[in-house]
Amino acid sequence: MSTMLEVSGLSHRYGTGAKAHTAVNELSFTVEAGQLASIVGPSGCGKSTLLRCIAGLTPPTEGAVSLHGDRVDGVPDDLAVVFQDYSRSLFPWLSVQKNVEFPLRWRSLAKAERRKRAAEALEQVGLSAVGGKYPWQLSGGMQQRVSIARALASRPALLLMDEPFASVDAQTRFELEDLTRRVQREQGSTILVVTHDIDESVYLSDRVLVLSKSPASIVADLPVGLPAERDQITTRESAEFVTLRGEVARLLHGGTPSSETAASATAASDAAEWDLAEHASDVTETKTGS
Ligand SMILES: Nc1ncnc2c1ncn2[C@@H]1O[C@H](COP(=O)(O)OP(=O)(O)OP(=O)(O)O)[C@@H](O)[C@H]1O
Repeated sequence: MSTMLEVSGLSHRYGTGAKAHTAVNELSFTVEAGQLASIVGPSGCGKSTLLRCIAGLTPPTEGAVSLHGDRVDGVPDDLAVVFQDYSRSLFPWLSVQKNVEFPLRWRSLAKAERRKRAAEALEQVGLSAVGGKYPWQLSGGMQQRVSIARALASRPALLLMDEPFASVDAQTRFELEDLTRRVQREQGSTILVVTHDIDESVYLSDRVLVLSKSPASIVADLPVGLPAERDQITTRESAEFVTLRGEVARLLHGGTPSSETAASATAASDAAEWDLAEHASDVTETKTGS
């Protein structure tokens, strides 16, 4: 397994002098290729600031971000972001298909290839039938699927998602969580999701990074040893899910990692690594057709 994202000693301060506000404080972590990691933290702790630094939208005050070994000092070509507010990130005057194709205009791709990639991405999110419609003709959940398709069309090395399902109803949220997990498994995507929803962080991820209150620092890095195949009802009822969500909740309320979780985390980490190795070989086999 190779490292896709490396965040080292990252700090970000807004303003200077006496009015300076430290939003992120000396964060260091890595995300391996093919992993789905989530970052959970209290409101206002600095999650969006961290994501903006990773995306190259905001230069960190200190520290560095590297994507597959290359230092990030602007928005990398092979990075895509899905934001919470789909209604502001889609162009209402462009069809769904054109919205998905839009970022590919800056790639040296022939028009036919752009169309093909957009069609493939729409198929991945189950929206092949609505390419000719406009975003405002779709439900909120469908619009967020379009945003995800647009991110996938550029085949990003890293997909960042900032509270991606916070603006949809609970049922749609579940569907989009399952869609994200399916895309990760089928495409071998590396995904980093920021959320304030404890259950979502555990259900979605291979690993949960818990942040402290402002300024954000890492309180715990918990491997999620749940089976790769998850189900919104049975997984959420399982003893392991209930234990992990309790642990994340406790940490968010200022607790320290329990020794029990630390011990089970080691076993879960081994299981997760095994699962990821399995994904990687599945994806390689799919790609090579063997
Ligand atoms: N452009 C800015 N200038 C000054 N302070 C800012 C700026 N953006 C964010 N902050 C401050 O930095 C801190 C972290 O903000 P950030 O939006 O990163 O937190 P967050 O964890 O994403 O919040 P939420 O969960 O509420 O979305 C907050 O105190 C916020 O007020």
